Amino acid sequence: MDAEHQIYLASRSPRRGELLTQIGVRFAAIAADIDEARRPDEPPHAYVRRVALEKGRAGRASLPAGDDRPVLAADTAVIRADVLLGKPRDREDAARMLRLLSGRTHRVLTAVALIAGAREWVEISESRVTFRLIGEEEIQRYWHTGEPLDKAGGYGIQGHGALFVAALDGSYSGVMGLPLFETGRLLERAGIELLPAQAV
Ligand SMILES: Cc1cn([C@H]2C[C@H](O)[C@@H](COP(=O)(O)OP(=O)(O)OP(=O)(O)O)O2)c(=O)[nH]c1=O
Repeated sequence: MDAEHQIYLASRSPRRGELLTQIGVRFAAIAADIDEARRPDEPPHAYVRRVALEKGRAGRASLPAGDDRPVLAADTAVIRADVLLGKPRDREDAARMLRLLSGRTHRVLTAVALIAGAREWVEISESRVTFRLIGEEEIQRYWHTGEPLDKAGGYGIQGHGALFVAALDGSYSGVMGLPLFETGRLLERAGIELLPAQAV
């Protein structure tokens, strides 16, 4: 493993890694396999917050003793009229989600957790995304992009899914899975300098 990394990213999501790289963070990705099931009546904010923390704690527990580098983790959910949409189970579930989102506004919540030693911090980014109307044939064609299956709500704003997004009020990186403003604040709190040193 890279001796130079500043933090660990407890995630299998390539998007989260790409976003961290955008702000110059050197990281090593580690697994954080937890049960992501929502508890009965668990409110959306509490749910994403808990899951992000549990991913971070699971990642932290897998590190060798003595490695105290901070661990970052995140969790994203889409909410449409109080219905929480995670990742679709299959093609029909993805189509059901896109029908729910078509022609309407939904919220995207991403919680980001940072665990550094005994300290734990969580921030939540909330965005509002408005979709244009999406026809049934488009829903079927969108499936073949390969985008829906591993994404909350069954779409990716960073891919062909952008064709559906009439408006975004909030954080583009948050919708993609790692809100960089909130992530930067957490990393700075943990003492990680994000802007390059001034040239002399
Ligand atoms: C809405 C939306 C979600 N997504 C992704 C972000 C998340 O990776 C995914 C939601 O699932 P998550 O459970 O948040 O994350 P994950 O299982 O992909 O990765 P990890 O290993 O970190 O647990 O949906 C996009 O990439 N683009 C979008 O526009």
